Amino acid sequence: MRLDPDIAIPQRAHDGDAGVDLCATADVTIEPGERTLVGTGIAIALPIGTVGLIHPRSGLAAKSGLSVVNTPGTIDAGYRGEIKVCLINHDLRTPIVVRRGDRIAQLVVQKVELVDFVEVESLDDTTRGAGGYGSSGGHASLQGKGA
Ligand SMILES: O=c1ccn([C@H]2C[C@H](O)[C@@H](COP(=O)(O)OP(=O)(O)OP(=O)(O)O)O2)c(=O)[nH]1
Ligand SMILES: [Mg+2]
Repeated sequence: MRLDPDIAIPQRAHDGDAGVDLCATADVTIEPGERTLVGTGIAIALPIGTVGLIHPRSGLAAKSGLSVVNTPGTIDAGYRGEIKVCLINHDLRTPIVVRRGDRIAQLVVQKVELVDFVEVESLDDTTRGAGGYGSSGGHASLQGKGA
């Protein structure tokens, strides 16, 4: 549903693209390191068993440092409000100017398992076990940090 009639309906740039682009409904300037919540003027009803994920656009990320704070944002199947995007300017020096109508992020819809969790006394053994957070080694560029 378009909550803002002048905003473009989310579209894929090319057949087969995973994401449909979402546009900003307002002009905003994001200072270096700052974040701002921007409306897209779009509300959707996803089928149960799917989720909408809000991803940054790689071109904007590479060119200007624009990203999404909570990437990927989660749009629940039952959500009927306006999709909003929490943008962040990762550039250290230059503000980012977003204009109403600019394509700021992309929505990817995926299937999800709606698992019911059951409490148990113990878990089965695996080769990984409880090792995580770098336990397998191979970190890039951690000079002097004891990696
Ligand atoms: O980038 C996003 C992320 C979320 N939402 C909306 C849709 C989603 O279904 C709802 C809740 O999102 P989430 O569960 O991530 O946020 P929360 O902080 O846990 O809020 P809640 O308590 O409402 O679940 O907010 C957006 O519009 N954009
Ligand atoms: Mg939540």
